[in-house]
Amino acid sequence: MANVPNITLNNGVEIPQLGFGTYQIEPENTREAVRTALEVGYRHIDTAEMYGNEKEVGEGFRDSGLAREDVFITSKLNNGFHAEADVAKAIDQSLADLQVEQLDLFLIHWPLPGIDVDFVETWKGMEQLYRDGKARAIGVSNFQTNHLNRLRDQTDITPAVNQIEVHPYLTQDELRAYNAERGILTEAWSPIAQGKVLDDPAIVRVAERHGKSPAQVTLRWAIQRGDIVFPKSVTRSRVEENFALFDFELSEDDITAISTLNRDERTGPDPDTFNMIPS
Ligand SMILES: NC(=O)C1=CN([C@@H]2O[C@H](COP(=O)(O)OP(=O)(O)OC[C@H]3O[C@@H](n4cnc5c(N)ncnc54)[C@H](OP(=O)(O)O)[C@@H]3O)[C@@H](O)[C@H]2O)C=CC1
Ligand SMILES: O=C1CO[C@H](CO)[C@@H](O)[C@@H]1O
Repeated sequence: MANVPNITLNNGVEIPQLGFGTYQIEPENTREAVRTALEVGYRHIDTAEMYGNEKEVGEGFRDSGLAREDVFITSKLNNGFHAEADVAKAIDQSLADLQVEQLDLFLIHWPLPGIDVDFVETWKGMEQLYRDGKARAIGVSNFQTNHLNRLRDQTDITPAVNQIEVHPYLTQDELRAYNAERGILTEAWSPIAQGKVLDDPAIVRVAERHGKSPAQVTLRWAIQRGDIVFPKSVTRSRVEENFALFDFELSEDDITAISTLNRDERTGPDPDTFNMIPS
């Protein structure tokens, strides 16, 4: 099976372009799901404190017997921990739960522009944990251009990635272009829109032409656009299917056919108005 390519982040760290997502995997199923993904060949796991399964992600990783340096692990700062002094405590807890000494990538999960802690302050906490070696790279998630501009103007380190919702119904062309201009890699969350795009006739047509599944051509579309993806599945056959993306190529016409499905439709919250802090 063809290898997953690495992409180089703006600080020189390499990240596999395809990973495994863990949102909505119940803690009791996570250990096995992660072990399965690593068995299939994934070497990149995306988790978050918010998902409540970091401990089990760590267990699945240890079950695999793989060396720490062979698996790229991302986690995210939960919404209740934006105060600068809380950021270090939050990553320490994630490291303890995952039972690793360092994360490969740590992200601010949401900008929360309406709360009383400014995300610029939060980012300064992120810069400090990076300098302290707790993460090999730091980035953001769900940041819009206006949020990124404030970080650019008021802080030192450019985020390595911006993890945002991207799929054929939300192609995010402007924000992706802005990220690219600044050397920020786009990570596409919910890359198959949690399954919503898979019956789309245009996607089914491209899939039939290539003898691939709708999920495979949708993920391949994201890969050829240069984004990082980490589809989630607890179904082994789908975990395998979603990994088999590197033995075929979409044409420019296929890419255009999928891109034109955009209707700016989110499956998740709007980052400009989402300000939820867990109780
Ligand atoms: N930063 C952020 O705010 C966010 C980050 N994320 C990250 O992105 C990851 C991926 O996004 P997610 O929201 O999970 O959604 P996805 O777009 O990855 O879709 C997951 C859903 O699609 C199903 N599925 C997976 N593969 C296939 C397939 N080949 N054919 C048919 N159905 C399939 C899964 O079912 P089943 O499991 O039953 O097989 C599941 O219901 C998350 O797990 C998380 O790591 C997600 C949301 C927000
Ligand atoms: O990562 C996440 C999973 O999806 C949720 C709902 O869309 C988000 O709130 C969260 O950021």
